[in-house]
Amino acid sequence: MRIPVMEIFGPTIQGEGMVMGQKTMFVRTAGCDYSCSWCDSKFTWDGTGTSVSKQPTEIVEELIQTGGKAFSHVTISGGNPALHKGIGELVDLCHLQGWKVAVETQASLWQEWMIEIDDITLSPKPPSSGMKTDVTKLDVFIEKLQNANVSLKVVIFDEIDFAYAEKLHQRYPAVPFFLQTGNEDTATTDDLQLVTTLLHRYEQLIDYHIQSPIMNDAKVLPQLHTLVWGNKRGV
Ligand SMILES: C[S@@+](CC[C@H](N)C(=O)[O-])C[C@H]1O[C@@H](n2cnc3c(N)ncnc32)[C@H](O)[C@@H]1O
Ligand SMILES: Nc1nc2[nH]cc(C(=O)O)c2c(=O)[nH]1
Ligand code: SF4
Ligand SMILES: [Mg+2]
Repeated sequence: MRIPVMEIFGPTIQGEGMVMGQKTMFVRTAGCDYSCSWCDSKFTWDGTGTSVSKQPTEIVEELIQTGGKAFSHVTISGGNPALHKGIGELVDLCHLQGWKVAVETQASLWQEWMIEIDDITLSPKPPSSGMKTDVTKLDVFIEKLQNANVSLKVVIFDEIDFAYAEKLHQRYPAVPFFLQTGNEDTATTDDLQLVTTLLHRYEQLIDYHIQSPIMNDAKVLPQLHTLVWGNKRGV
């Protein structure tokens, strides 16, 4: 089953969440059922980007062509990869190659192939995104993935977002929880200014984290790739 692919790139490092620093290839799929105000990958769903429909076998070939032998991990992101049933076949093919597979999703749509993912990051969206979380849906995800290597990652822009994250962490105390700095200027090419702003926001997020008795077991991280490469695409 074909998958609409926006970009295939790497090897690079996973810049976010529970496997930060892991060398990985990326497969970015097209389309999203959300439209977050601050989405840093809007080109996957706002009509400004072009996707190519590919068979899972073609994607594996392209991964090998692009990354050679210098990788053993593939991250599937988007958009929302959960829109595409064909990813199940891609995951199986990656596993046959001996690669581990990670997925990034907002946990709005379930697919059975999620059970097979080695590192699955659920990233429910805080109020600043303009999206609303259906926690009963999230409950089902957490239940179905209870034996998987799953984590929750919430992007924080303000105190209201932080309070939202606290509620979620209290609801799922056993799930590794990551707070992530929000990037408010996803278009600038002024890397020096961007890094300064992002580090300030990270410091602010650390302050919230430190003061919260609810977040004692959560981890607070920046987006490492934006600190290294700014808003550049394909890294
Ligand atoms: C582009 S999304 C694609 C996967 C999926 N749609 C999701 O949101 O989880 C990948 C990750 O980037 C995060 N993200 C998107 N825009 C961001 C921004 N402006 N600042 C920080 N993180 C952002 C999302 O919250 C998500 O965790
Ligand atoms: N290096 C790097 N790490 C990432 N982690 C999550 C990403 C994403 O856009 O989903 C991403 C990305 O685009 N690049
Ligand atoms: S859910 Fe993810 S890809 Fe979709 S709009 Fe939000 S951040 Fe962007
Ligand atoms: Mg990104």
